Amino acid sequence: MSGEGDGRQAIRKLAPGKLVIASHNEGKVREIKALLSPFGIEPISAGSLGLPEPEETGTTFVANAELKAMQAADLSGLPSLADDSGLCVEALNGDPGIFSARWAGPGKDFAVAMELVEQKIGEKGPAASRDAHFVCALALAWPDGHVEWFEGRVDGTLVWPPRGANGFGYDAMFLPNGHEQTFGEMAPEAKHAMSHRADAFRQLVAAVF
Ligand SMILES: O=c1nc[nH]c2c1ncn2[C@H]1C[C@H](O)[C@@H](COP(=O)(O)OP(=O)(O)OP(=O)(O)O)O1
Ligand SMILES: [Mg+2]
Repeated sequence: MSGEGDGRQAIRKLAPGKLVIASHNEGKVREIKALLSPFGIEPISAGSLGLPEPEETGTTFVANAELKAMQAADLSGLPSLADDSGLCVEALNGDPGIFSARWAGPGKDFAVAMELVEQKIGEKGPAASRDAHFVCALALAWPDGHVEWFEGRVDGTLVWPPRGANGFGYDAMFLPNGHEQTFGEMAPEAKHAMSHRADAFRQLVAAVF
């Protein structure tokens, strides 16, 4: 990929605060900071720079991540990393998917969003699958317009009622395959070792750092 070499060089030289996290979600910003800290990168969030929250008009996770990263890079003049992510429920044909944030309504109430997911699975009948996966698309946009993207995934099942107060979003109802604690119950480090975001980060780090 042309320009990749420039990106690698440039990211190593980043001074603190010279990478923008193009997200207005505090839970995500916290996780992305934790995932970047081993690399000595101290990013600054779009919110703290006063950047606006763009309308997510894309029809895929990657398209929305690109749109958020490119807007932040354009407005800040700094390399910008965006995350577009969501919960895909098999019985609901992949919903809420890219609409995961929007299912929580203007008040961003995920107790309501989780109730809605549970209700809609219930409407499919008692035999409905409770399988689900999280997707995380990361887009890294450079001020020259160059963009790189990566997509991660983690598979699991949905529990009801929700369990645990760690994490954010739909974490309390997501039980990753092979584990006994939901993302809401496990320590942040445990989630960072196996999440969709961690999977996408591994690819980003391999390609860019
Ligand atoms: O690890 C996760 N654990 C639980 N829930 C999660 C996770 N990752 C994404 N999710 C859900 C909630 C979130 O609100 C939505 C993403 O929607 P998404 O548009 O990408 O993010 P957002 O609007 O919350 O913030 P922003 O666009 O400013 O980055 O999917
Ligand atoms: Mg959003």
